[in-house]
Amino acid sequence: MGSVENDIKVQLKLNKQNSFRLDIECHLPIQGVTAIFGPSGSGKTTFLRCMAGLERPEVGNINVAGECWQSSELFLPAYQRAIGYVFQEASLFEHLSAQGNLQFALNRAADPISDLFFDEIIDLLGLKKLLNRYPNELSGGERQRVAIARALLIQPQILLMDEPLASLDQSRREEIIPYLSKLRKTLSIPILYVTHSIDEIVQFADYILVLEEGRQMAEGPVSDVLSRSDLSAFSGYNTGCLWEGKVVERSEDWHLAKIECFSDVFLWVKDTGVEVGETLRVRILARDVSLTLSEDNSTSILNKLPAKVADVTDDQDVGMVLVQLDCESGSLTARITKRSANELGISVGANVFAQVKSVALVC
Ligand SMILES: Nc1ncnc2c1ncn2[C@@H]1O[C@H](COP(=O)(O)OP(=O)(O)OP(=O)(O)O)[C@@H](O)[C@H]1O
Repeated sequence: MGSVENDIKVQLKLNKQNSFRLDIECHLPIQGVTAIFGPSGSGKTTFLRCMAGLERPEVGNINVAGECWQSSELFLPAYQRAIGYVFQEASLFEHLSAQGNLQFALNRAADPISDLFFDEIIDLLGLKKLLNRYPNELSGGERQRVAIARALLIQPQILLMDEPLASLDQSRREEIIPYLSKLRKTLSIPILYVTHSIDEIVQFADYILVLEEGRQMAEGPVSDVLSRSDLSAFSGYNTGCLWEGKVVERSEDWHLAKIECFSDVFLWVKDTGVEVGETLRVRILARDVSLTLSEDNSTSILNKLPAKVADVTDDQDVGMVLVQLDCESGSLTARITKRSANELGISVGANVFAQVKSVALVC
């Protein structure tokens, strides 16, 4: 019996007229949110367009959960690929209501959609009260929510999202992020999510593909890739790590929540209303971690974690060093001055306390 293939295998080589070259070979998971991350012009949209069959690379092999979409002998056109595509700007039909726009997707779905699935999508994206409105009566964030629902209702095998928050202002972005988080937790459809925002990655990506000038710089689980200080996007000022923890206590008086990140490693973070038992993600930037040799109880900093120095490396800034720390099962990085490292005698194997400001944690 053959093994079940449960990933997305992609190999692409493409040359554009302007000498831009995309050269990628990756294996992406068939579940969760994969962020396609990189600076402007790195090839993120081109990658998505190749996945969708909107570009035809010179070399292209795409295999989705064992199903071949593209090889040297085969090129499935866009309409035969089971994808939903959400663009930067919601491209809704202006002459149709939100309901009419969704009906368009229902007519295109390969299989009939149950009322239950339709209601689930409407509920997930909070669209019930908006169904009779026309696009010009919707805010940018609401239009984008209709566009996401429309893409989901065709029951795609993969949802492709090209910077869906880019055209929205900060408050509209914050309004839509909880809906995206809910999609990630509730639906089993894999999402390839183009972004150049580290915040968006922290908030809901599980896996990440990093592109630079058309080449793949890194690929892996978000928590691994975000802690790689050899990658320029996550080095220097942006060096940090991503931890996940379960809320074990909420202190309403102090507006703080206590999360357990590893066995017996707790952090106090801002209480965002997340219930006890639920999971939170926190990004701890190296610049927000300071070191002491003994536990300092005379400081305003709430989080003081015992740790052992695993490595000390130079930072891009000649006056700074990066101190890699082992904290039980987790690792943490502190970015401190060379002078402090020297005065404290920081060296591999030293026992220290890492002080993390609770306000520095991005949930
Ligand atoms: N239609 C086109 N014809 C020729 N070159 C193009 C075309 N579209 C994009 N390019 C070039 O291909 C390269 C990759 O563009 P792409 O849009 O994929 O990058 P991106 O990472 O998505 O950028 P951004 O974050 O700015 O959207 C760029 O050098 C761009 O100028």
